[in-house]
Amino acid sequence: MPQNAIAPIERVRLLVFNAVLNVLDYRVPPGMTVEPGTVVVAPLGPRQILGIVWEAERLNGAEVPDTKLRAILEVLPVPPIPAQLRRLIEWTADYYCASMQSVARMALASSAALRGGGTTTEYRLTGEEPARLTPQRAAALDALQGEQGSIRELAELASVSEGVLRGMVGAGLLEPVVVDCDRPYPPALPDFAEPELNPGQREAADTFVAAVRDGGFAPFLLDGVTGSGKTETYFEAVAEALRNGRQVLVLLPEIALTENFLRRFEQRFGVPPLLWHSSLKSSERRRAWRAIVHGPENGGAQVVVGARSALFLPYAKLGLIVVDEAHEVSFKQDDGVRYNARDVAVIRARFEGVPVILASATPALESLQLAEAGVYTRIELPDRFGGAQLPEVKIVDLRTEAPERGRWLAPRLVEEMKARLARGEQSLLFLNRRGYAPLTLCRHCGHRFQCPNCTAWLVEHRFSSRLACHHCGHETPVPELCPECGTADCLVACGPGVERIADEVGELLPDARVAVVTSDTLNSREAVGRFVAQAEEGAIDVIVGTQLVTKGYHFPELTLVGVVDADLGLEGGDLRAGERTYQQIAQVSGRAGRGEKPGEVLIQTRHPEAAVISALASGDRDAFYEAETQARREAGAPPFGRWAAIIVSSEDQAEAQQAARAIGGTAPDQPDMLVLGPAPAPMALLRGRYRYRLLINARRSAELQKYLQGWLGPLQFPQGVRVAIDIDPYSFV
Ligand SMILES: Nc1ncnc2c1ncn2[C@@H]1O[C@H](COP(=O)(O)OP(=O)(O)OP(=O)(O)O)[C@@H](O)[C@H]1O
Ligand SMILES: [Zn+2]
Repeated sequence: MPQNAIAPIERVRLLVFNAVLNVLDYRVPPGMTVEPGTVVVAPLGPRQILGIVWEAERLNGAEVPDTKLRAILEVLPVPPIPAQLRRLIEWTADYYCASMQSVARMALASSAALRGGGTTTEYRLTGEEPARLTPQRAAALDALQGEQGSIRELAELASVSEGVLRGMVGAGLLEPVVVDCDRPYPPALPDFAEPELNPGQREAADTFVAAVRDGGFAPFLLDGVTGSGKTETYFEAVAEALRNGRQVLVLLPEIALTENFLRRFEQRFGVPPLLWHSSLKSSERRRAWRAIVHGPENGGAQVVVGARSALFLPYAKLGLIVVDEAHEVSFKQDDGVRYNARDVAVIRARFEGVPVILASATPALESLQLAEAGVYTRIELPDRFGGAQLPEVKIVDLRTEAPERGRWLAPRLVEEMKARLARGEQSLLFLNRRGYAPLTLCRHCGHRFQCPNCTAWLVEHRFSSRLACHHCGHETPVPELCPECGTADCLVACGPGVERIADEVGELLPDARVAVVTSDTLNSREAVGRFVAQAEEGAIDVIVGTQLVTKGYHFPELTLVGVVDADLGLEGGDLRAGERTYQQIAQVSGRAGRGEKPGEVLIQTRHPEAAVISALASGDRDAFYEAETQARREAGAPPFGRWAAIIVSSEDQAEAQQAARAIGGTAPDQPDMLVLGPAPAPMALLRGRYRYRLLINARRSAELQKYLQGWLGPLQFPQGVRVAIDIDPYSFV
């Protein structure tokens, strides 16, 4: 354009946050400067909406004529969303068939942070304790020890009304504190406590350190046996990133694992890392988000450890991504944007041009395959740290070594537990079932307690004397009378959950101190901290837990692991059942014998001949993975072929069924796609919605997303119908 031409209207295209609209054009008013990535507020009708300035050619949408353009109202005081993250948002939306705004929303995860820094008023206890208190004030005093937050946050924490707390401010029990939203975090020190690595760890660490120093995309699979010290090893890469003034993101599958991680991080680097997860208080979220976009210098965010939602944050200067326990299925999100954080982490590293380390003792078959193909560099740690040996694994065949009537633990397992108790060592029993019993029925009429909202039995929880649905949260007290036939004292618990196993341990080993570890009992960081401290002090003899105790923990006195029912995970038999069972049992076995004393694992099963079980017994992981790989190859399953699921649901059964049939009836014929279904989902009713599923099996080269868009894009459904696409699904229920 010639220099002297009249300046044209400066128009920009926004990705907007609105339920219906995705893309809108606006005018940039004189005096305002924007660039791609700038976060702005724009008018929409009488309202205001949030938007991100985007490269116009990358967003599809009808162009608004110049005369109709409205002006952007305001540029928000945050740095523009970097180009690499914009590319990641586009990639994720395309790949998972999600809307760009639903992905971008995960990047702008704190609306308060977008409004800038400044100060805010929080409250804390003054320490005053009057002799007479209302019960509510007394409860608040107990609950708020050591806490600080807004009135609303504290009210939630203490389960009292905001009015109660305002009254306490008036009475001088709570005092206001002015806090700076951008107060700096203390710096992590790369050389605070450098460990002495063994030669294997050293070699691995040197490789990571070089990759961090050189920069550039470099994906690693850190494949090390349980207790090999994977954490210590990748910490060296973290240290190098710190030295180079770069940020690090560490993804952990569960917040329950974080406590342990925080402690080790602090021992190594002198300060805790920044935490990011869904239950942060909004003030914490705001501070963390601002520190992340600010960058690592001057009290900004250096190392962020978080659940999968930390993946989309706008890091200013990312230098390394670590995904720990990378095989974990909880990295796959199953609602909203149905992404797999492990996979997206690798894509993010590629866009950012940084190394990424996937660490696991039991890598996903997909990851091993990529390592085999040379896409990932595989780094192995074949031995446990400090000369500890991997535990000896033995099979208990329940057909020949049956537990006593009405019990679940075989005599041999009980004997071994008794021996541990006598020696002051610990045992761990693993059963992946919360509660007391998975099914309750009436002895008199056979009535079974089912969830009214889901295709699921209600699970009895004795601790809370309730029947609960693990899918929708529906709960009812355990009734005295059968609701069907009215008989009293007629309910029977069928099958075991961890609470029932704990009862059995209590009967068989009356002197043992037993801890039940599930998401019901370890439901806060404090609870996790207490459990770990007790286990380490030797105040617990027997741990009975779900998959929550299978990984990450390191208790040197734990020398026996009992798998109560190894066959449980194989039921239902979805695509990954064998692999998942292998991983769970190998991980939980890995808790045994991590200290100086050798460990032993007893696996209770009715199918000792099953490939998974015999691989666990012989320790022949390679043979198991080879057989599994072969089976997947033959089935055209991932990673050799691709799957996608379509889940159709509605509160109206007929409507859901009709929509599913309409989808099934219009499936375009394509030689590299196989469409299965629709069929009622195994979980045919979930949270009050009737569900149907279709499954698409595609060749690896097929353009699956394009196919789905071409197919579903033109279809129209009634308001109440939801159609979700799940690319690379993990759940088939
Ligand atoms: N170089 C080292 N110096 C001192 N202690 C170490 C070293 N390497 C590992 N350890 C210790 O050995 C134990 C096992 O290490 P770590 O928990 O990192 O293993 P891991 O490979 O992550 O195991 P898992 O996969 O079972 O969780 C930890 O207590 C850790 O502190
Ligand atoms: Zn339910």
